[in-house]
Amino acid sequence: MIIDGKQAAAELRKQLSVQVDQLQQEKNIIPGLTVILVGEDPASEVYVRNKVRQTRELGMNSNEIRLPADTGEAELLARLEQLNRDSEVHGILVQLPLPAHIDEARILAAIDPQKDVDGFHALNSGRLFNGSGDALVPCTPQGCVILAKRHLGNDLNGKHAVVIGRSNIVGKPVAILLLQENCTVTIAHSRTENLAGLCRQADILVAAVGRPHFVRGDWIKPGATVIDVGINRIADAGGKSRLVGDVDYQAAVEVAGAITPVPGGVGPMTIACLLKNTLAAARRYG
Ligand SMILES: Nc1nc2c(c(=O)[nH]1)N[C@@H](CN(C=O)c1ccc(C(=O)N[C@@H](CCC(=O)O)C(=O)O)cc1)CN2
Repeated sequence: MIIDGKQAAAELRKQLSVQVDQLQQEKNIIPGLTVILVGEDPASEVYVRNKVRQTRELGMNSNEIRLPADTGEAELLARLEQLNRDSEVHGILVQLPLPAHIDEARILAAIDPQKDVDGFHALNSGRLFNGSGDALVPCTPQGCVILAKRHLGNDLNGKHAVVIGRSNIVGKPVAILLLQENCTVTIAHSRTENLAGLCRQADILVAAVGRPHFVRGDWIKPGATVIDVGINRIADAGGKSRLVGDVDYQAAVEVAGAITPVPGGVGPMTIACLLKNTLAAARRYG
């Protein structure tokens, strides 16, 4: 079975659109998201365009700030300070990656945690870690769990989840979210010994390593749910570029009980969950 992330994202957006209308009618609040893009990375431009379009389609306000690649850290920090003070802005997102001369951690720390719709600020990571319930949770991990639950009848209780990847943006937060769903979670990475054997024990396998086709078909337990977070652009035999995941899809689809495709799996859920976070920020703090 193929887990259709495009369909799941469309359904989530439909629910959010009703809630956006309600918030406006009941509290006269229109959620507002500002996205900052520094430089001209072509993939980032596509993601930002999609974020802005989908925000507007939901009836929320959307603002895009484009800055040249040589923008200094001080200039970016000043922009964030302004946005932090702007009561019409409920969500602030700085598109990653940033140019190398900018300290990413310093920038992410300067976003007001109440407006941190990416959920990357240490206060939101800490709240997620503590299970305090009021965290703004990173979007891709949220999307992974929604898709796994969608396939497994909303119940992940007792499943063994193996997460390959230990980034602050995907690996660690998705592991915490799975733990909150009562999974038994193992976090693995490229240096884990006998990684293939470990993956073969997984009922739910989340691949977030950033390496094309890293997970082979024979690493997958028959019937497992496979969530592929990878978005890798590779050249095919004819020299044309195409998008592939971290999992060898053709082999894995024969063994898995269900799998997310790339494209059309976790990616679309990332943006839908960003809209969800923007609405949540406006509701809580607007
Ligand atoms: N500030 C952030 N930066 C980045 C994030 C993030 O969550 N916050 N994640 C990624 C990029 N990203 C969102 O920003 C993102 C990546 C992919 C998709 C998506 O829908 N992908 C499609 C394929 C699109 C294509 O053809 O390229 C899919 O998988 O179907 C959405 C959002 C890094 N930066």
